Amino acid sequence: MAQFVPRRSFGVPSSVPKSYFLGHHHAAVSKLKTVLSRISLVIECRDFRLPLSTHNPILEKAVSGCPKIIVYTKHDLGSDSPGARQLLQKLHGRRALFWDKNHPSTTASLLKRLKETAYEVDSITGLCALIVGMPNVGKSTLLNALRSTGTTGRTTKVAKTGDQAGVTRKIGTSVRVVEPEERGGVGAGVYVLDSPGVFLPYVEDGETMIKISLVQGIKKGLIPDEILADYLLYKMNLWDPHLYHRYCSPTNDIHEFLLAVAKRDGKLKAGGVPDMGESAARVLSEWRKGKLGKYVLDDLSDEALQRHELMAASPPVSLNQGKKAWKEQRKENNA
Ligand SMILES: Nc1nc2c(ncn2[C@@H]2O[C@H](COP(=O)(O)OP(=O)(O)OP(=O)(O)O)[C@@H](O)[C@H]2O)c(=O)[nH]1
Repeated sequence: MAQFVPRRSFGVPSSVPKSYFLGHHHAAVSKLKTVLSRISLVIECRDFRLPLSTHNPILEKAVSGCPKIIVYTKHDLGSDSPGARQLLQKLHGRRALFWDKNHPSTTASLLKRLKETAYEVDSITGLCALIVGMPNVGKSTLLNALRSTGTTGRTTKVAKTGDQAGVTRKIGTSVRVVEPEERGGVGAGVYVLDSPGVFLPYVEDGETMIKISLVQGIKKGLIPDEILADYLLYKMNLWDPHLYHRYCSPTNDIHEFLLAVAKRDGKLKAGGVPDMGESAARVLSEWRKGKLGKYVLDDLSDEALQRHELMAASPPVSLNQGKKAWKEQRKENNA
């Protein structure tokens, strides 16, 4: 039997948008600047599956001057790429932490780091940490976890969460994390403040947009599920084609793959016709739960890291240009 050879590149369809910079993203960046005077530390969340693509230089610029901790969220969903964690740790040193909502020990580590920093910042008044990041990276979930850990250990959900972009629309009120008797000498305790997810004003390549859509950083449906599933198939083939062996043998053909999913999971329309849209949605849902591999999607080669650093140092588009680009994109999509 001929040996399976995975595709070496992915042809991004020209219909994939390059912008998703909404009015409330623009407003959030302006508002962030007004709350900075009472912020002693910024917690910048990035999705561990996309450590480069969920780094937002515009956001970074807006909070520059404040000490920062980078929290790689959803670590559980990228745990099959152990080299990625080591590499990021090496890049950022003590500034980086890896967090997983299912492991309270990761929240405790973050809280410890916050307390240490609080003590360095101001041992009398304590610390107010601002949580920032791209949409849907897990900011509100992190705030809720911190809140629970700092108080009684019970879940005291204060911020609304959801598996789609744009759940938080406004900067909230600060939430106390550490009760006075538990603060271990750290002044008036630790407070955290949630903020809305802010998208990049413009994404240079369509592949990045596809990856962000896979982790639900943009509105559902903006890029069709079939395109996302095809990209995932391309990536799974590079990681390990065995990941989807319960559906079919290795293939580069998205139609063959979705047909196999439809047959196995009963995604059929009237008359037994395979429902490719439903099959694609099924594949995405399985992957997002970590059931089709838990790999980091971004390329973390030296070359990719250098390219990313260059881009981050001078983002190609300003906030206003980003808003304009999104308006134009919408017009094009509606035409
Ligand atoms: N598996 C896993 N899922 C997580 C983790 N953290 C957050 N999530 C899920 O990610 C989704 C988004 O979380 P949110 O906290 O609403 O994200 P957000 O960044 O506040 O989103 P916006 O309001 O859009 O900016 C939710 O379905 C969470 O349950 C994690 O560590 N592991």
